[in-house]
Amino acid sequence: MGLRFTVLASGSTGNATVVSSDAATVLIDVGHSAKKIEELMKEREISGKDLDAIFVTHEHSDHIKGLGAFARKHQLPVYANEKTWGAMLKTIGDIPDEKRNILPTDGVMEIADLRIESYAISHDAIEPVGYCFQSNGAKLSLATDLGYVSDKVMSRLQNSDVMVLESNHDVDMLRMGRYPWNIKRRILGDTGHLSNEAAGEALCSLLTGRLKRVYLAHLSQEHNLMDLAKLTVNTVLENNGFFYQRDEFALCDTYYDRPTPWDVVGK
Ligand SMILES: O=c1ccn([C@@H]2O[C@H](COP(=O)(O)O)[C@@H](O)[C@H]2O)c(=O)[nH]1
Repeated sequence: MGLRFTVLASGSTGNATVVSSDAATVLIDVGHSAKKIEELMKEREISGKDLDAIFVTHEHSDHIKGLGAFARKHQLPVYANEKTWGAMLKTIGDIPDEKRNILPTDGVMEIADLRIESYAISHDAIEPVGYCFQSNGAKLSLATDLGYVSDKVMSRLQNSDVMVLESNHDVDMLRMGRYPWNIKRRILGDTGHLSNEAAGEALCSLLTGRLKRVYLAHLSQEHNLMDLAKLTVNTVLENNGFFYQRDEFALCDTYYDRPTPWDVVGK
C-alpha cells in the first residue's frame, strides 16, 4: 500500500484527518473534543492506540480543541512549529517535554515509512502550515485554511495523487450573508480562506495526469453547499480547457460531522 486516509471532520466547527502508511499512522489536527475525535475514529474502526503521532497545522480552536486531552490520554508525541507551540500552549495545557516536538515550518521528517513535509501557508494564525505525505511512491497533500495559493505552496502541491483542498465559500453567498463585514473581509483576504473559484483556479495548475481525486474541504455551512462547490470548481476547470472523465479524476466530499470513507492512495 502507499497511503490511506480519512478526513474525520472538516469545517470551522472542527478539523481532523488520519493518514496511514504501511508502518505509521498519524493524526493531523484535533479540532473537536477528545471524546468526539474518539467517536469519529471509531466510525472508521481505529482508536488513539493506533496512532504514532499528532501533527498540528495551526493554533485556531477548530484545529486544536481536543489536542491536549487527546495527546495526554494516548501519550502521543505532538509535532508543531515553534511559533505554533508558543501560541497554543496555554490553550492545550501541559504536554510533557519528551512528547513535544518542534517541526520546521518548511521541513521534512520521517516516521517509519511515512515522509511528512510541512509547508508555510497564508492564514491569520501565527505560523500556519499545510502538510504533504508520501510513502511507497504515493503522495497526499492537505491544503486548507489558506487565503491564497502562493507559487511556493503550488510547488509543494505538485505531483500529488490525491489532495484535500479548501473550498470554503461561494463569494456571492458570503458577500450577501449575515457575517459582520470585518469577518467577511477577513475570510476574503489573503490570510483568510479559499473560495470555490480560487480552489478551481489552483486546480488548473495542479491537474496533471497524476492527480486522481480532490476532496473539497473546510466548506462553510453558512456560505457554501457541496454541490455548488463542485459545480464552481468544474466550471473554472472547463473554462480553462480541462475536461475529464469520471474514471480519470473526481471531486470528492468531506463533511463537518462525519468521516469520509477510507481512501487508498497509490498501490
Ligand atoms: O461569526 C463568525 C463566523 C465565522 N468565523 C470564521 O470565519 C471563517 C469561515 O467560517 P465558516 O464557518 O466556514 O463560514 C472561519 O475561520 C471561522 O472561524 C468567525 O470568525 N466568526
